[in-house]
Amino acid sequence: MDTDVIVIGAGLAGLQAARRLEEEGLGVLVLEREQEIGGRVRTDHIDGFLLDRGFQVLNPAYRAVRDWVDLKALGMQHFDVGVQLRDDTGISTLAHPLRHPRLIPQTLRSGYLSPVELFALARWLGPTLVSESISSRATRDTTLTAALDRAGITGPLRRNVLDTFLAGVLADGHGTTSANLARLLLRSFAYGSPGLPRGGMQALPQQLVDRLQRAPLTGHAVTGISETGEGVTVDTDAGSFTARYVVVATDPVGAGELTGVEAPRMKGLATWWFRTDEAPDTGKFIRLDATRPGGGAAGPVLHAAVVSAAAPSYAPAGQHLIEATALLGEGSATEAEVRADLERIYATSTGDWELIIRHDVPHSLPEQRPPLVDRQSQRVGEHIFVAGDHRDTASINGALISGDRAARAISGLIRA
Ligand SMILES: Cc1cc2nc3c(=O)[nH]c(=O)nc-3n(C[C@H](O)[C@H](O)[C@H](O)COP(=O)(O)OP(=O)(O)OC[C@H]3O[C@@H](n4cnc5c(N)ncnc54)[C@H](O)[C@@H]3O)c2cc1C
Repeated sequence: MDTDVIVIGAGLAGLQAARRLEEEGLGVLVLEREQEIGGRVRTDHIDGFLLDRGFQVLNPAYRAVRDWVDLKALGMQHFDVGVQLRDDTGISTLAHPLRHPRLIPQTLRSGYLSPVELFALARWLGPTLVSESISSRATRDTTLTAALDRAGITGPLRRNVLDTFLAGVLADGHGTTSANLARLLLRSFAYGSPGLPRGGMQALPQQLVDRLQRAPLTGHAVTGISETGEGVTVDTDAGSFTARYVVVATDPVGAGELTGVEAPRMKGLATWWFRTDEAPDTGKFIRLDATRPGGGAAGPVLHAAVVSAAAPSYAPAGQHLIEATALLGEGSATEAEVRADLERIYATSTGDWELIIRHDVPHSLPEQRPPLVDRQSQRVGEHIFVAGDHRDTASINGALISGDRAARAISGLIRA
């Protein structure tokens, strides 16, 4: 055998699996198809700007992040917790009352907090705020839309805030995702201040790599796996490797191709990154559009942010970085549509804003419809395990947890 365990894929799931296996004293070889590690958490460096491959944030409230990531070393730069809305009356701010107590009067004046809707929201979300497991293990799950309707969350808070915000977080414009997953993600926003590492989001997987004894072999695409009597043979485009076990921590579609497990449908997001010398003064809030008659975003942009206001390391001194994110898939938005949205959202011309790059990520998140099964079985063969966000929750947290879970299972088998 070349090693104890081969891990296929150097995304968050594969890297956490490798780290746990090494900690358990096992030999590990990570094979990564791309030249760089990180999978869906990658950062481009262009002209002094840090441009994540699709805007995403790291939430310190995620259990896996709390337990396994050195946030201090990442130099987190935080967004304000809440949202700003562009609506017919101007700009409204909805800030987390405990994190931004000075903004409580502004939040109350926003007109979005009717006692009836707030009470309904508290009843719906309350159990998940008290305990993570109540939501994730609930047997009764339904779609987000059905759950919000049933809970009576049907006013402006839903139409102008929750629907648009969650469409961006879940990459789902129809509310068909598991309501339990949505509640888990809202819980993480209630307890954490999301932010960005000083070195860009890719600093997160890089931190995991830096702690490995053996660096991943990059540029090695795995083309097939076959089980032998006492282990597995893994074929790559540059030869074969043998091990006692394999963790297939590729993206969900790749896992389907290599192991035959059913691959979920993937949902896409597109992020436009603009540079400008003069940025709108929004503070560190993410901004949503709520100008459609009847509520919600009038155009394709689900959220926008002056990223460099929250994360100064993302832009060179004297310049600013703005993101705008839309769904990908159902008739992709054009730059002209995105600029029109941004002009409305920020009430300013974008004529001087230069598009640096547009990131289209068709396979951003696996679809997770109800009922949410957040601890899906991982052993798909005598010596083959599957890990990744599609085996847990579609998130950074889920990817890390699934990698760790597969590694613990294998180490238990080897020790038995
Ligand atoms: C635009 C965008 C926004 C997001 N926003 C957030 C957010 O705000 N918060 C959050 O929690 N999550 C967010 N996510 C989701 C999060 O990034 C993912 O859930 C997580 O990174 C998935 O990690 P993974 O290890 O499961 O898979 P991946 O990151 O997909 O890693 C799989 C790895 O396997 C490699 N691979 C595939 N096939 C092979 C092969 N045959 N041989 C060798 N290697 C192979 C790939 O190259 C890749 O490196 C977002 C994702 C995107 C794309």
